This record gives sequence, C-alpha cells and structure tokens, in this order.
Amino acid sequence: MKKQDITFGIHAVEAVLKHSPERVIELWVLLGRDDKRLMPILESAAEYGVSVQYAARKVLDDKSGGGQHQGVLARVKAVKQLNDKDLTALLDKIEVENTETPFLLILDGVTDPHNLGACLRNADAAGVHGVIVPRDNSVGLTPTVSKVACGAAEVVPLFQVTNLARTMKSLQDKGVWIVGAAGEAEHNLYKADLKGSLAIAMGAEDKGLRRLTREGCDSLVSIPMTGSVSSLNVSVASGVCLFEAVRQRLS
Ligand SMILES: C[S@@+](CC[C@H](N)C(=O)[O-])C[C@H]1O[C@@H](n2cnc3c(N)ncnc32)[C@H](O)[C@@H]1O
Repeated sequence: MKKQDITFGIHAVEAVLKHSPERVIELWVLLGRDDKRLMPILESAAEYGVSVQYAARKVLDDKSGGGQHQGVLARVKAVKQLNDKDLTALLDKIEVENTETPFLLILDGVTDPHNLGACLRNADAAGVHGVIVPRDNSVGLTPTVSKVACGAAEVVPLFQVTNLARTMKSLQDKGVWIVGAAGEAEHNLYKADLKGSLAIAMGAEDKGLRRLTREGCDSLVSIPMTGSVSSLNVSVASGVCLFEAVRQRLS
C-alpha cells in the first residue's frame, strides 16, 4: 500500500486540495464547526468526491498528534521524496525554458519543523524554485511542517539530497552562485550581488553552517545586526536574505 500522511490546518488542507486533489483520501472536520473559512475546503472536497467525516475534537487532536488542526485534517497519499536527480531535472527544465534565473534555498540541517515550515513559506513567497536539504539530520515534510508552511509545502519542491557538499558542487558546475549566510561573515548581505543564478545557504539552529558547506560556498555574507543577540532565527534570517535577493532581482 502507498504511504499515507496527515495534513492539517486550514491553509495546508486547502493547498493540497487545490494543487494535488488526487492525493486526498479523506477529510476530517470538527463536529459542529460552522466556519466560513471551511466552505471552500468542503466545496473542493465535494468537487473531487472526497469523503468527509465529522468528528469530535478529541479525534482530530489524536489524529493530528496534538497539532493545531483548526478543525480540519486530511488523510493524504504521501508525496514522492525528491532527490538529486529531481533537482538536476528542475535545473535542466529552467535552462531549456530560458525564462527564469535559478533561485534556490539550501538549509543545512534545520531540525525544527516550525523553522522548516516557515522557511518553505518564505521560499514560496520569494519565488524560490526549490529548497535543498541534506537527507540525514534534517526534518522532512512532517504534518507540522505543512501546517506551518501554510500551503507552501504543496508547491515548493523540497529536494532531500544524500551529500550536500557534492550537490553544491554540481550546482556550481551548472553556473549557480552559492551565497552562505553566517552571522560572523565580513561581507554585508546588502552589498552582495544576488541577481544571477543563485542558491542561498542557511545554517542549522544550533551549529550554523557545517564546515564543508561553509567551504563550498562562493561567498559568505552576514545580515548586519545592532542589538545584543548573537544571531537571528534561521527562518527570519532566510526571509531577510531571500527578500534582499528578490529586491535586487526586481530592480
Ligand atoms: C540560529 S542561527 C545559528 C547560530 C549558530 N550559533 C551559528 O554559529 O551560526 C541559524 C542560521 O541563521 C542564519 N543567520 C542568523 N543570523 C544571521 C546573521 N546575522 N547574518 C547571517 N546569517 C544569519 C545563518 O545561516 C545561521 O547559520
């Protein structure tokens, strides 16, 4: 039998119904919940012939593992895990179509699902083509990630690669410039050129960029900070870096 997942939260469920309705097996809705925000979800479910079960809060709490389900939860077919080959195929497609410049986000070992979810949300908003993570020592696409990503997990490809340093090298061979974000870097993010084929690499919550990742970057930049904290949260820092790149690429 194909692997199944749970997706919960209004935006996450709405997104899976919108972008890949064929994945939705069944929907669970909180009994007695009469909310205008659920209407589009129920309408899509009816359109795609998805069965809807109404259940007490305890059932949804249990099914979501205590997550913030907002009264709606879907049992879905698991997405195919994307790997290096899929990343190469994406870059080849961008090259053939020749209408866009590659724009990628690398997360070097982010383990908190809230951070990955928020980074995917940033990535989608910034128009990133894909997010790359090492397969080991990183959080994958969990229900909490999808919930926090607010629908972005359904549309931004997440490439889980076996050897990040090797993947970075193959990106560089394809002309992608890799900029690593590191608080202690001398170069200021706002002075870096982020206009061409680009991957921005962010470090993990505790240790930052690993040595090999850091050494594999073409340049390292810092976001200038004036307060007393030593670093920003990785999702905040990724938002700052991505949107500086967006600003430059639009100007
Ligand atoms: C919580 S920080 C990691 C802090 C860690 N102690 C370290 O040594 O890097 C997570 C990631 O966010 C990014 N980051 C946070 N603050 C930054 C800053 N001021 N400039 C550039 N990147 C930053 C970096 O990529 C960093 O690896």
